[in-house]
Amino acid sequence: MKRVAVIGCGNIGTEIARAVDKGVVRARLVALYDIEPGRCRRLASGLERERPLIAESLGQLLGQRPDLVVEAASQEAVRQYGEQILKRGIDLVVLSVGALLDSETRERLRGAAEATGARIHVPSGAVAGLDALKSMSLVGVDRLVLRTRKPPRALAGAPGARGVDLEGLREPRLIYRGPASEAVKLFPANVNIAAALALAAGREPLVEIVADPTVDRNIHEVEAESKVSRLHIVVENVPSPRNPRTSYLALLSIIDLLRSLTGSVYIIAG
Ligand SMILES: NC(=O)C1=CN([C@@H]2O[C@H](COP(=O)(O)OP(=O)(O)OC[C@H]3O[C@@H](n4cnc5c(N)ncnc54)[C@H](O)[C@@H]3O)[C@@H](O)[C@H]2O)C=CC1
Ligand SMILES: O=C([O-])CC(=O)C(=O)O
Repeated sequence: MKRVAVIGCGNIGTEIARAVDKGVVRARLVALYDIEPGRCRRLASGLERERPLIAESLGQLLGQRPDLVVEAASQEAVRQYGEQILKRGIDLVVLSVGALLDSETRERLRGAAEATGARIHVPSGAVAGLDALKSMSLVGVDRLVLRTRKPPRALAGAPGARGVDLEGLREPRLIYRGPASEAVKLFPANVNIAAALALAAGREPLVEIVADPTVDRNIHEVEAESKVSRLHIVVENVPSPRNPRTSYLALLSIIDLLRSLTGSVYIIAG
């Protein structure tokens, strides 16, 4: 069985660990790391099958010889640890995908991956259509737009929502319109999908974010145009049970990606 290590013992890290513990992802969870070690201890205490090492550093985590490291922490964590992991030839699943829109970070990670043959994996998250966008990118995507509509509570705490009275909103309000690379800085926990779309399409989407008190789902609308296809996809996601910021589908897409990477799924949609 593949050996998996997780950086970040918050909402998503916990869901991943549980999925391994329950056998939904057939792998061994060998190490956890978080800048707040108490979170790893809490997570590990709820596991039944195997107690992973609670690492005190990235070095200690890598000492457990993982085949795959999952970053479920922050864009900063991708910048801090990504290169070291890939340089060891270990595959990296990046959830804080926004970090990869910074060209310096992306090129550094690409260089490390190319040097060792390790791969960087990105989940499709809360959207659909990355497969078609990747294909369209071969002839060039001429236009790409992401319109995200979330209930105000899903946007609370984002730097880009500072100064907006989210609780007092009575009707939909556009709170951001601009390039994806800026959107992922202002809404780091809300539009990783904008980065995933950018990586698939080979160009940044124009991103619009609407805080909408009239909806109870996270709604993402993608429009793309190329000379071969016009794509229009709307995904209406229920929030995940423990975290309204993250769509349930995003969580499932991460678990599904891990199932594919650990070999327990034999049909992989490209
Ligand atoms: N790709 C996707 O579809 C999605 C990605 N995400 C992203 O995944 C990441 C994790 O999300 P959540 O679990 O909801 O966040 P969370 O805030 O619940 O947990 C993050 C954990 O990582 C730890 N952490 C942060 N920076 C660290 C560092 N430099 N080194 C070690 N540990 C560090 C924190 O202490 C915290 O325990 C976020 O960046 C979020 O934006 C979230 C939803 C969907
Ligand atoms: O889960 C969602 O609706 C999208 C999200 O938070 C992200 O991509 O960061």
